[in-house]
Amino acid sequence: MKKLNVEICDVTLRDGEQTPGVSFTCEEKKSIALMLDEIGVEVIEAGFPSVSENEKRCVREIADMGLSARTCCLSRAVKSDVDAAIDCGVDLVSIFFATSDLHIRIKYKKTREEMLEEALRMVEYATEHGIDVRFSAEEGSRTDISFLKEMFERGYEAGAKYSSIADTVGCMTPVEMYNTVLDVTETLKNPLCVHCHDDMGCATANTISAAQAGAFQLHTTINGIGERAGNAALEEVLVALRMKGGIDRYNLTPLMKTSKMVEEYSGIKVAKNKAVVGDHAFSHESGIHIAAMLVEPSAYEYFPPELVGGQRKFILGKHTGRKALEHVVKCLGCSITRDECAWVLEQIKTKSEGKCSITPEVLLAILKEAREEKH
Ligand SMILES: CC(=O)SCCNC(=O)CCNC(=O)[C@H](O)C(C)(C)COP(=O)(O)OP(=O)(O)OC[C@H]1O[C@@H](n2cnc3c(N)ncnc32)[C@H](O)[C@@H]1OP(=O)(O)O
Ligand SMILES: O=C(O)CCC(=O)C(=O)O
Repeated sequence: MKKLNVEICDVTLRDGEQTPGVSFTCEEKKSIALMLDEIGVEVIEAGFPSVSENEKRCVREIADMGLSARTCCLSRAVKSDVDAAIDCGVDLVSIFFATSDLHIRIKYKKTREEMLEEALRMVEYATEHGIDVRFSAEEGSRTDISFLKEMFERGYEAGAKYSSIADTVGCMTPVEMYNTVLDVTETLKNPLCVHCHDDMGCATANTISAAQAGAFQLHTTINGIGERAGNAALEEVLVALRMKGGIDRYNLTPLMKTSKMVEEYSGIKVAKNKAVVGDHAFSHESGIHIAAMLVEPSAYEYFPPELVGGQRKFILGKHTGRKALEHVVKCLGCSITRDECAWVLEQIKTKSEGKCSITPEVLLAILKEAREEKH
């Protein structure tokens, strides 16, 4: 396995907060920042200071928390935004402008060359003020690649420490992302960042493909929250880096707790079947699976729940088999005979088909009935 050379910039506090309806209090942002620091992400994007005075104050407070992670904030290519970032005392500012022809035509009253010149002046201005710059192409994935290369070359000359491609509308597939990163990094003189959205459900795959092709800074959000369908999920990217990228330096144990915290603060429910942190990520009902897992859990789990602070659960239902039932009954401190087992299984399946959940109480009632009826 080739060990990947990457760092994480988590953008939960900025792009994550752009999820419609979401607004974190400063205390909530700081609690999330502490969890991100415990996990060991290298960069925390604390916010977008120009959004409001309160946002600016909070970015400054996060920059002053003495975290191990470096702090970052977002800035348009305008002096007032860059000044706000400088005032906040962050380590890194992401100076962005939208580079696709579509966005330039509809958003700016300038040509792309004029926008580039203006943005480069902001890169120089920030650099002169001692702040590291990530020079970012919003809409990078829908941009003429020769213009991207020119932008990044000139950004580097102006002092940018990183170049960044945003797949703003999540229009890429993993193969397209891989090829784009290979192409761009061929001539790039500073590290490349990727910021992937999930409009086609490819954000995590695109992020990992980008890393495999040579991207260095990977953008993530906890639970994959963010604009529209969200961003690449931190928990998914970190597990993929551990399992496929040879990277074991992140502390994955707080992931489940962090996910729950962000679920509560954002009000955005995590789907039960969400990878890594969903309620069902380590839940099993199928009899054939549980029978095998009782011998060896890795038969049906690629990574163990403890890795991410989760717990394995065996659920009873329509798909239960004898071995699973015997195991669950034993865990409840009871026993069951072969004959009882057949009858209880039949009851469980019938009840499940009637959409009844087989909770421990329901199971105990069935067991009692089995004994009374001497099945
Ligand atoms: C892809 C991304 O996620 S980018 C980040 C998106 N995040 C947000 O928009 C959330 C925060 N936004 C806000 O709070 C507000 O939109 C603000 C404070 C940033 C700006 O508010 P307003 O001044 O009222 O401007 P408004 O939102 O109506 O329009 C955006 C303006 O920024 C300009 N702009 C947008 N991006 C850039 C950029 N990267 N560089 C320079 N100017 C930009 C637009 O051209 C437009 O300018 P105009 O008013 O001269 O036409
Ligand atoms: O690259 C950045 O720093 C911001 C861009 C962004 O959020 C996006 O395009 O979705």
